[in-house]
Amino acid sequence: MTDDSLDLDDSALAEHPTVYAVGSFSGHTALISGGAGGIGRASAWLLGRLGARVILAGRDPGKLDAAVAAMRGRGLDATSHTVDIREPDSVSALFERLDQERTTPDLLVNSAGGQFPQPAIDFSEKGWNTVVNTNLNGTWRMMQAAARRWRDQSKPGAIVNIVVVTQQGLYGVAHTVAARAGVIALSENLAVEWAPLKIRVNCIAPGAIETPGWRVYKPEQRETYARSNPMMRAGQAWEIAEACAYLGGAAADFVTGETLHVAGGSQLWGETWTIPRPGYFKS
Ligand SMILES: CCCCC/C=C/C(=O)SCCNC(=O)CCNC(=O)[C@H](O)C(C)(C)COP(=O)(O)OP(=O)(O)OC[C@H]1O[C@@H](n2cnc3c(N)ncnc32)[C@H](O)[C@@H]1OP(=O)(O)O
Ligand SMILES: NC(=O)C1=CN([C@@H]2O[C@H](COP(=O)(O)OP(=O)(O)OC[C@H]3O[C@@H](n4cnc5c(N)ncnc54)[C@H](OP(=O)(O)O)[C@@H]3O)[C@@H](O)[C@H]2O)C=CC1
Repeated sequence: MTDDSLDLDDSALAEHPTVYAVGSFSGHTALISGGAGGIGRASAWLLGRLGARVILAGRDPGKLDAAVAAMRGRGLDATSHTVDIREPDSVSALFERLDQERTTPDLLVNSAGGQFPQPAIDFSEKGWNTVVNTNLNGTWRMMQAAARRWRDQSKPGAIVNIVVVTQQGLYGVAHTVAARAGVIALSENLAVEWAPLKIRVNCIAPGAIETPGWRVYKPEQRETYARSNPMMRAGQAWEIAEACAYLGGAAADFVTGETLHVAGGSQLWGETWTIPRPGYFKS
């Protein structure tokens, strides 16, 4: 698997079959952080094709512009805004821009995130804080900003947080597992606390999903990912997008506080060593 083969093909995303009905998100607006990345972009394409107005958010304007141009080229209603979810002021500025445009998303998909693989024993203070600040604090900032709009406008809302599988030890990514376990617990709490506001909060825990985000892992590591689940294959971003359309849409109107594993069963079994195995595990 080469680095190039990890790039998602927009023309494939434009035509990939879906189980959902065209128009099932008509009249809905979806804000997708990490929208120019792998899972975020696939979700944006699917929700857009189902009729949603999609707003992609991320740090890199070049990647956002390219993704929006590809979607608009297929007639989808797509726009973008830059945001760094690590920065409270940046998240505030994003939502203030949406307020000025009189746009309130109905659905927030938090797909922005990531980590660098490293043995936990070597994490620096700054590295640990970066990963927790991105994946836990950043996701929380986005959730709170959206929820405040829904509360103030007496509108229902739905949140889908993309996390990771936390049941098995994922060697080399302890920082992200800790942060995502926090997101799952937070989501469960908010599902209760925000139910009176008609806000649903759910998570998707993807298994190993082929995306550009895999570039932080060496090709020889990626080759092992098929063995990280009993289905013995890697997943595709589209498979997460379809779960996103389920949890973010009307089919899941009575679902909140859930974590849906779209992981080929890797929450139950699999070799989940994400950096080269030490001799201890080889014999
Ligand atoms: C079997 C199942 C497998 C599942 C595998 C899961 C895979 C995925 O989740 S892939 C999809 C996610 N995508 C990524 O992870 C992409 C790369 N990650 C990011 O971009 C992250 O947002 C980030 C948290 C790593 C932040 O990156 P960035 O904003 O570029 O970071 P900074 O340059 O600001 O660095 C801040 C700080 O963080 C530490 N650090 C960053 N990279 C590394 C590294 N490669 N090694 C060690 N430490 C790193 C470091 O402390 C940085 O500080 P300084 O270097 O002192 O500036
Ligand atoms: N692919 C996989 O195997 C798995 C992925 N996941 C999780 O799913 C989510 C999506 O991952 P995936 O699509 O694969 O990865 P990508 O790296 O392709 O996408 C992640 C996106 O997040 C954005 N992002 C990162 N940091 C920030 C930030 N501080 N502020 C705003 N945007 C940010 C990046 O955009 P930009 O750099 O432009 O800001 C990037 O487009 C991540 O949380 C990831 O950890 C979980 C399990 C497995």
